[in-house]
Amino acid sequence: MKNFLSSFVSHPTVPESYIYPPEKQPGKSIIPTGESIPVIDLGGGRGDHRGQQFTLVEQIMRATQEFGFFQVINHGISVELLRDTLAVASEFFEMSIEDRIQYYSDDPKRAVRVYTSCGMHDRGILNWREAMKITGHPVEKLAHLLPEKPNKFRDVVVGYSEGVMKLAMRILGMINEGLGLEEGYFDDDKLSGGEHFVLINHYPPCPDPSLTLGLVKHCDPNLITVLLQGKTRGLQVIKDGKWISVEPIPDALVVNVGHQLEIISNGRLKSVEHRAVTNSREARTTVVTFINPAADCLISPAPVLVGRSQAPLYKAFTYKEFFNVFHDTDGPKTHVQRLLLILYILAAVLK
Ligand SMILES: O=C(O)CCC(=O)C(=O)O
Ligand SMILES: [Fe+2]
Repeated sequence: MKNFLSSFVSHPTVPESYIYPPEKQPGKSIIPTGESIPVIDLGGGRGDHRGQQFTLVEQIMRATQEFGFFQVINHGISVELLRDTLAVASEFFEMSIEDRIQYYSDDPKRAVRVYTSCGMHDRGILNWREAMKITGHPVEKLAHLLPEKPNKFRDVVVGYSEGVMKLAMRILGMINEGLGLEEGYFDDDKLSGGEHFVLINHYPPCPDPSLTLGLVKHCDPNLITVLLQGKTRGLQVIKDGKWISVEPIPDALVVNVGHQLEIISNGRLKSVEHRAVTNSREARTTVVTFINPAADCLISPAPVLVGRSQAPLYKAFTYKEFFNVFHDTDGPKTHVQRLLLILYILAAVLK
């Protein structure tokens, strides 16, 4: 039987294969304090920032330009649905290995797939994480493939995904306005209607969180990401070269800019590096929705954002071309590596 991470979490020490080199280890002070990412009240209209009043569009633009991340409250998805989603997600990973193993697969093309430890490797070092990845859009069309246990899993995950899709489109609409793009830019089915991913990350308690990572430092390759985390801290984001913690806020959702949105905005919005750290007390479960363009969608800086005074930072390429290179290149993607990667794609495309 596959060696699920949770089958040895009662282990008193961290197995060698999960130990990051010292410079990559989160270390003893793994929960940094300090600056926090903006919290935007989507139900409230204007928000306050250092005594100044800003509209929702302005708040989202500031957050996506300065942090690449923000949290939303009063976002329209019911508290009950959020709590049910986290409950069924963590219950799945608490079930016996026999109940989970039927969904295990090494085939990344499987629409519903459970895997363990792997994911984003850093020189072969394993992540302290188990995951379920659901690939398809809308998730409703995959309902019959989703686990029947826990009881409400299918209905809850389908309902949650519908809610997240509406929310993501609302946020993209505001970004559209903030960037001054032509109306309905993100409504294009190719751009925002690709095969979305719902990723359930489960980080079991770790005997020594200072040595390991739940998820190594990375940027998201997609358009935009919406993340539901419970009460347990773990997500960290780079700001001005330092890690800051994304503090759990009850029933909030975390939103971040993916590479494609950064490219469309010609570098105005930032796709920012982030990672997940573990803790020794309790398991942490997150539900992450990646809004993806279709494979053959041509991505380029939006035409209205480039002109004489603003040269395009990126050339056009299809999402498939980007995604293939992104995943083929081993190791984590730093900002510099990412730019090199894009140049590499351009060289191939322009040949
Ligand atoms: O679980 C988390 O807090 C981070 C997840 C994440 O960054 C991802 O799945 O891409
Ligand atoms: Fe991520």
